[in-house]
Amino acid sequence: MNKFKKIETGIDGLVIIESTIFGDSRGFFMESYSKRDFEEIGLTMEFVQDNHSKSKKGVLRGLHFQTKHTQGKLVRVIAGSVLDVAVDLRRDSETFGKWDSVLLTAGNKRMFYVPEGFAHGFITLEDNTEFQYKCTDYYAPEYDSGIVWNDKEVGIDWELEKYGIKEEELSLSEKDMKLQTFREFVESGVEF
Ligand SMILES: Cc1cn([C@H]2C[C@H](O)[C@@H](COP(=O)(O)OP(=O)(O)O[C@H]3O[C@H](C)C(=O)[C@H](O)[C@H]3O)O2)c(=O)[nH]c1=O
Repeated sequence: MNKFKKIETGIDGLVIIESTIFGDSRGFFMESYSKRDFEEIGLTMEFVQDNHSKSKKGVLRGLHFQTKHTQGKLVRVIAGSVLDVAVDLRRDSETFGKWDSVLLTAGNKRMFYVPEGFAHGFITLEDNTEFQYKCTDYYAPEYDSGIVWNDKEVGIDWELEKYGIKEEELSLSEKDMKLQTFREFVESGVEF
């Protein structure tokens, strides 16, 4: 029996994945990845690098992508909670420039697969949030790029008010504060 369920979003390739949770008096057990079971539900990507970050509440990391060695990412939260966001940057996609988001928490144990060709980021909704993800290619800092989190044209709803986060209290890296706009990305001609 396949322990994973794939839930389509409105964007081709961007999917939510739920695993079977085995709870008992000790706690719970889940498989967070299975090459065999993933292939059975059409997820045939190969992962080569696992990442793990921890953030306080109100940290926004993103929106990132690599212009070469583009990374598909299987992301999940193992402590705390995030609103996870992906933006379709595949120029031949009918949802080019469109975004979607999903609430990932240690409680809901949901996973999100963000394919290659997307910008990815998240905002943490509580302190001590730990974020783990598998990548389909290696970190290549020389190709590190992104688009700015609050790009007006993309228009992501980060739901700050809903989660009691004030924009002026957001914590971003210097790098992320200076990322290009979506329009600058479009005009750059960068393709994956
Ligand atoms: C991403 C990465 C970073 N690093 C080093 C480089 C820096 O010295 C340090 C922090 O890197 P950075 O500030 O880019 O980390 P994040 O802001 O969490 O970046 C990530 O944030 C969003 C959510 C993403 O989707 C990407 O995976 C990634 O860009 O870790 C590595 O050594 N390997 C890596 O794969």
